[in-house]
Amino acid sequence: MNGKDASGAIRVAVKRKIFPAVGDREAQLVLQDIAFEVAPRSFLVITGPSGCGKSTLLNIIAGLDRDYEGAIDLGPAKDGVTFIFQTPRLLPWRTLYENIALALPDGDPRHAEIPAMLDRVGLREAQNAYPEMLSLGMQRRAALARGFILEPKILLMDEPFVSLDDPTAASLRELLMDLWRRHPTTVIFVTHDRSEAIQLGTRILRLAPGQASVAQDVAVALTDAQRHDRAAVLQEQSRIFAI
Ligand SMILES: Nc1ncnc2c1ncn2[C@@H]1O[C@H](COP(=O)(O)OP(=O)(O)OP(=O)(O)O)[C@@H](O)[C@H]1O
Repeated sequence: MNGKDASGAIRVAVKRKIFPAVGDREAQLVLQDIAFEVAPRSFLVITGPSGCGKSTLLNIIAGLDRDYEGAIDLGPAKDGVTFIFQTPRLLPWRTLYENIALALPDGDPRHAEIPAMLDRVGLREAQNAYPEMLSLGMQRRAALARGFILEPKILLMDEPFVSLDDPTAASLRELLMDLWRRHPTTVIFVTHDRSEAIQLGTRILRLAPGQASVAQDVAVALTDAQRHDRAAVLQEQSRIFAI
């Protein structure tokens, strides 16, 4: 076991993250003494007010930002990390189908699963369309399909449903819950939207504003069925965010 933890948990320990001074702008201490673990196949939502450092923390966990004090241990899942960003990041000169296929190596057997994945996200009929022909909601469905076709062991998501009207965002959350149940994986999801946090997360990590540290780390007590029930979500939201 090499003295390593065999639980498969992700371990995050960020002692300090400072953005250096640029021009007139002073150096900024954004994250301080943040430590937590994420159990395999849990759905952790990181939330907190705008500017508190959620995206900065996610970028550090993803390995996109290495300029910090601390350590991230992704454990045995470290080679299976997928990031879904706010913008869908589809290649405009490729069809929807090709955009998803490009995520996979040539000859990968998962190419055969693309049609079923397109069915699942409701985009089979649009498979030959180019991204500019698709609504933002459809592009985000495509980004989910491209993420899940990779069967990630860790899925990192940064406000993937922001700037959508309420019904479209709601249908994407339903889709994400469905995909996550069919393809269980460890998810770390950033949002400032409390209702979204409660509906999706099995656990909520709240960052305190200003030199963020962890203000609250709490399990969400909702059954799968209750996650589809607006009243139950609101009640749990009041309980958790009143703490
Ligand atoms: N590359 C950067 N250089 C300097 N400062 C930055 C950089 N990226 C972020 N910051 C600052 O760090 C702080 C945290 O930003 P971050 O984007 O992580 O917050 P957030 O909680 O994700 O906000 P939001 O919900 O608005 O996206 C902010 O004050 C931001 O201005």
